[in-house]
Amino acid sequence: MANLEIVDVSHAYGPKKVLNNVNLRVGAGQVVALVGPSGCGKSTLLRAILGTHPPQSGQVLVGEKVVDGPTRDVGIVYQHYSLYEFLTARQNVAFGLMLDQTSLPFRVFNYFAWRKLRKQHLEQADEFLKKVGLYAARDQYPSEMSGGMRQRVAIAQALIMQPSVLLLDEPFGALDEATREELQLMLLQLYAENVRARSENRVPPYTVVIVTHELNEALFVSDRVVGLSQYHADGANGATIVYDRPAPIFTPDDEKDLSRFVEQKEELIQCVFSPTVQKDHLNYITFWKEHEKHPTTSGADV
Ligand SMILES: Nc1ncnc2c1ncn2[C@@H]1O[C@H](COP(=O)(O)OP(=O)(O)OP(=O)(O)O)[C@@H](O)[C@H]1O
Repeated sequence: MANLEIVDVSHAYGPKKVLNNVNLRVGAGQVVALVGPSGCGKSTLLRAILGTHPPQSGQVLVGEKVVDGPTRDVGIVYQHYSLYEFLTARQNVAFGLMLDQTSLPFRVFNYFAWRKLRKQHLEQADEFLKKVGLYAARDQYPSEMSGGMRQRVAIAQALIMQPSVLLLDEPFGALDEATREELQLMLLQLYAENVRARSENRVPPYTVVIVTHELNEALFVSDRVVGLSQYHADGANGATIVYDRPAPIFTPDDEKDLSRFVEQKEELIQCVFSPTVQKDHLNYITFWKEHEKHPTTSGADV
């Protein structure tokens, strides 16, 4: 079963066609980087997955359910963190669970049961703060944290809801380079958890779609790179997927094969960003074919 399936999705704003027949299937445990020229429709696609702006035609399915509005099955983290300033890191992370699992009448009429559940939620929040490397700062308020720390809390806040798909929309775009690298490594730690789960025949816990303008980042943190572009035809019909290939998978301690990295970056630029280069894009939408031949080169479970 695919965690996310996008079927023939098209969208226009008035006369402006933005997405044209986008199809994509993402398996459990994949980390997919979505790249494309500015304004090509990446955010429009994310909003369709999130359910806030359903597409004009086609369907988005998450865990086999058609998305027709926002649900807890899809989480999102934006570039600018949206933490509650009056809550500590662990309270921020636990907040969604508290709202989701305890209604106001429950809190009023089952006070002691609610206190017990609240303690469990805070303990769960601690676990997720450990995953993003921020356990030591669990009692700090957002105003006492750096941008990178806040973004780690935002990611833990999304992960604790155990969404089928986590969307990251330029999550590190506002951070300095060194902090950005630290957060990329944190994502790789999460990916390593997927790898471990798979080796133990468990369902990998994190399925992620990350939108980034940084091609190095796209190749570094993902196991699959998807390129959206208007360039495939004359552009008048909107953007579609013109590139879909496995990315080099670097788990945190792996030695990096930089030659493959550089080669793929060049390929990506030519296919997705270079309007002067004529490419037969079908030759670059090969993820599932490559996966069938070498199932170990990517982390899809479908
Ligand atoms: N609500 C809207 N009404 C009209 N046009 C819109 C609306 N939202 C987006 N657009 C237009 O649709 C196109 C795609 O926008 P979108 O934000 O999805 O692209 P993007 O790839 O995410 O861009 P960027 O990389 O710059 O963030 C752009 O030309 C944008 O101006």
